Amino acid sequence: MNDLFADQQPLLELLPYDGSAVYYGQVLPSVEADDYFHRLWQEIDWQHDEAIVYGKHIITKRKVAWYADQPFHYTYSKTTKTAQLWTPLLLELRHVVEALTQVRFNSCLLNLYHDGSEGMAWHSDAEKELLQDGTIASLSFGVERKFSFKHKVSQETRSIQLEHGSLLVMQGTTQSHWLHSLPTTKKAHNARINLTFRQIRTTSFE
Ligand SMILES: O=C(O)CCC(=O)C(=O)O
Ligand SMILES: [Fe+2]
Repeated sequence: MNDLFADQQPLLELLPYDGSAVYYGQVLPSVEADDYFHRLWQEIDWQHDEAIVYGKHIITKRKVAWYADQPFHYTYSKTTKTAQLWTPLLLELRHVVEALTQVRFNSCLLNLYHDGSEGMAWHSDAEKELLQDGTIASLSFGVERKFSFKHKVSQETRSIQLEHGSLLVMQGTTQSHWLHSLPTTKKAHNARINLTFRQIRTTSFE
C-alpha cells in the first residue's frame, strides 16, 4: 500500500441508523489535492447541467460531467446523459478511491460549483441505473463546503464539512432512508469540484 495513506485519520460514521456514511477525512495531501483540482478544472469536459424542475427546462450554473467504463445512459432530473470514457486522470483517482474502499466503481459523476451560490438540493441517488444499495464514494477538492443528511421519516439531520482532498463513502441502505444536500452558503467564495464514483448496474456488477 502506498505511503500516501499511512497517516490516515480514523474513519467517522455519520449516520446513527438506516445506512452508512463514512467520512475518511483528507485522504490526499493538500499539495497533491491542489494539483488534482487544477487538472480536473482544465481537463474535464464540463457542461452546464440541464434538468426539468416543476415542468420547466432549466440550465444550472453548476457544471457537471459523467464518465464511465462504457457509454452508459443515466437519467436523472428527467434528462438523460451518455457517459464519456475514463481519462487517465480519472482512472488515477478511481484507483485511489478503490484502494481505500476496496469497492469497484464503473462510473463517476463530477460536479463543479463555482462558489457558495451554487449547491445541490435535497435528493437521494437511487436511480434505476444504479446498483441497488450500491456504494457511492465522494471525493472533494477545493473550497470546504457543508454536506448534510436528512432522514426521510424522522427528519433527523447530520452534517459534515467536506475538506479539500477528502473522501466520504455512502453505503448500504443510505439512499433509501436518507436525503443529502450541499447547501448554498455566503461563506464560500471559491470553487469546489466533487467526484462521486458510482456503480451502474451491468452484468459484471450484479
Ligand atoms: O457535491 C457533493 O458533495 C454532492 C454531490 C451529489 O450529491 C451528487 O452528485 O449526487
Ligand atoms: Fe447525491
